[in-house]
Amino acid sequence: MKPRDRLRIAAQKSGRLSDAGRDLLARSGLRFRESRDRLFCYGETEPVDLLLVRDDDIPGLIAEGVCDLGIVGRNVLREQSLEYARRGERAPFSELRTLGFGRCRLSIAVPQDFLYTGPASLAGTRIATSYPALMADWLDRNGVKAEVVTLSGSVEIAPKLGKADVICDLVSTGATLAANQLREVASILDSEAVLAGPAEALQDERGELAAQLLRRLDGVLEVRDSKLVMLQVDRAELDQVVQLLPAANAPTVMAIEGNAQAVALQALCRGAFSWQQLEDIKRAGARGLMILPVEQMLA
Ligand SMILES: Nc1ncnc2c1ncn2[C@@H]1O[C@H](COP(=O)(O)OP(=O)(O)OP(=O)(O)O)[C@@H](O)[C@H]1O
Ligand SMILES: O=P(O)(O)OC[C@H]1O[C@H](OP(=O)(O)OP(=O)(O)O)[C@H](O)[C@@H]1O
Ligand SMILES: [Mg+2]
Repeated sequence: MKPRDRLRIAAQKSGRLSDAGRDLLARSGLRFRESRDRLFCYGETEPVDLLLVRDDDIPGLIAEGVCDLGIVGRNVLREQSLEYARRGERAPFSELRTLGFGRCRLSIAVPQDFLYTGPASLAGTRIATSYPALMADWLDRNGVKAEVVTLSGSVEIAPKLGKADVICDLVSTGATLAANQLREVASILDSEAVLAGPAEALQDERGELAAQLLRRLDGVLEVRDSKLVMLQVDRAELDQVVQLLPAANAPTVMAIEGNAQAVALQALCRGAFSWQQLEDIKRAGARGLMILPVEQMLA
């Protein structure tokens, strides 16, 4: 492979990972000039270019050295890793970061009247899936012999068409399964968008560019998952409230002018708050509870 002095990132051209992937790159300070065909976008702010492709092609592009990094679903990356493993080879790409969007699971689903009591119930069945390597691996690990029928799409319709007895496909809300009268019985992989890169560290200038990009990405991911919580609470109830906060560090507790009984509290918290958590915090004595997004953060 010829040395390159610009880094190349592959992302899905159009689909479930496109918008959030582009947004993440933009937040990491990357701006691209859109070309007419929109397949190759020249990086204007950094020597980092973007290639817009089908998601299934991303691991292969990394394997061939055409791209250095890629935003792809773990389901696609693992499937293609397993194809190497089943040939006794080591995959030339790996998962570098989890990106927190495109969450779904790869699940086995059966028709409503299928009696499923565990993996052994699948013995001798035909299983339709677009993920034959992941499916075969799961069957092997569970000691089940079944026929894997590989379909590239519309997997959910396979049982109705008589092409398979059960299916294994991506599920998020479960609406597609319900619409096809299928019932989810086992999940074989939890997936989300990941940043993929070569298994071996990049040589030439690209190594440093990739390391810099990863540092920025880590900052963006940390901020995205952080919230600033502000509230007031009586001193007597302070400990109780603090215990309910998923605070990253010890919260800052401040005096309130003219009110010796209460304090103001400020805490950096990780993850989203559920309504239940908010109710619990309020019930524990918090007043004027505010949850603010964090724009940027410097450690
Ligand atoms: N229902 C879902 N909810 C959340 N994420 C999903 C869902 N379905 C798929 N994904 C994730 O998004 C990725 C891309 O899904 P999409 O349906 O856009 O792919 P595709 O049809 O294979 O697109 P392409 O044209 O690029 O090949 C999947 O590989 C998976 O990681
Ligand atoms: O559990 P749900 O929320 O219904 O999501 C699951 C569906 O989403 C994906 O397909 P998508 O909608 O992306 O269409 P595609 O088959 O054309 O890729 C996946 O292949 C399932 O069919
Ligand atoms: Mg695809």
